[in-house]
Amino acid sequence: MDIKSIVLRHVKMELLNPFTTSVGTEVDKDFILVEVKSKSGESGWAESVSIMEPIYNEETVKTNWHIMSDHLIPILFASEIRHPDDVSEAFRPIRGNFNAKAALEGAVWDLYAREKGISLAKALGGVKEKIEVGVSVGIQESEVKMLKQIEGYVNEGYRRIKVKIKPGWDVHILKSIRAQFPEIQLMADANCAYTLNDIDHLQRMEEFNLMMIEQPLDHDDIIDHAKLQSHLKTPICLDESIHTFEDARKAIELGSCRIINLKIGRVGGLTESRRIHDLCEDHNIPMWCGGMLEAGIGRAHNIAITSLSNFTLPGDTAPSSHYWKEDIIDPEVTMEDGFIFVPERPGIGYEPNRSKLEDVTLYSRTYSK
Ligand SMILES: O=C(O)CCC(=O)c1ccccc1C(=O)O
Ligand SMILES: [Mg+2]
Repeated sequence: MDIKSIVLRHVKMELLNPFTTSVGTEVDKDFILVEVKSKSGESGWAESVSIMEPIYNEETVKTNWHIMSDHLIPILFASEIRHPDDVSEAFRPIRGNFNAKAALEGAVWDLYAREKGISLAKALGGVKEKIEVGVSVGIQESEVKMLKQIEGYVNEGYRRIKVKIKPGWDVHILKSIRAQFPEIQLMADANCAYTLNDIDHLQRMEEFNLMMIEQPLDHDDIIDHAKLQSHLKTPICLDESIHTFEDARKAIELGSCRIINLKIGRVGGLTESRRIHDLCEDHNIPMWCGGMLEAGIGRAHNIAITSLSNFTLPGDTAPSSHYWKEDIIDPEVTMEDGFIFVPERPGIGYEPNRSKLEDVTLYSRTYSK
């Protein structure tokens, strides 16, 4: 692959609705968009999932910009890249910074697929024509408002509802959701809001027939989660705690979870995502693709990875119109009957709209080899 230059853009887009979790509220979405240009004239694209505050993980838009500019891009320019798998190998000496690595690696994957004339899904070994879609419901001002929202989502066709929970916004809201929607596929995401002192409290959620409880304990823990899982019939799903293939292997071995939420950015890219996918498939650990409120390009990457066979549960991959008045890709991501069709067009299968991109770019910088 002949990489000629890389463009980083700091993009800012307004979310249609603020999104609240146990750790904070996101109103706008700031992110870095990566464009990797090759001598052939083709471009590959990816988004970093980092936000402005280090509250989901330790990375931010600014740390990403620094790590990409000062470390990862020089490594990429100095390495011979025959296949996108070579990118994560080249980045191996740099510790952590997985969102930053994933954004550059993802853009190289898109470029690779486009140059081959195949879809990214196909390049990754995807097998599904369409993927099942769920929706993540943030913490609301009132229970009534939340129930109204869920009713709307159920009518739109979403195939599972995930609600954010935290102490004080958990058992009672799950109870009222179940009273109104006894049959829906329902799960809860705590974003690390509990400790092992809450075992009794978490056991009170067992009666609501949840598909899983996502990341109840600390962001880097797999030991206490194993202890908690032994006290819960409801499967634990890990999100924040799984950064690498090795984390996934150890979590499975310890029994820290029975389901894994995969986020491409969190694990450093598509190559690592594929390794984790294969590991989970071998160990009968179902997976689904998480979301980080991505704009269209990041969303397209999520759709591509979800086309792999072991993504057997609906993901947080809602369509563009759930997040944005206007997305930055053509066509936008749409949902039909609770499914998104995996595009067969080359690369991510959606074209970045350069004029819309101009409108939302705060600044950009081009790096040339
Ligand atoms: O992309 C979405 O629809 C929201 C997914 C979501 O719940 C989320 C969004 C931002 C940060 C963390 C999480 C999470 O899954 O924990
Ligand atoms: Mg989560």
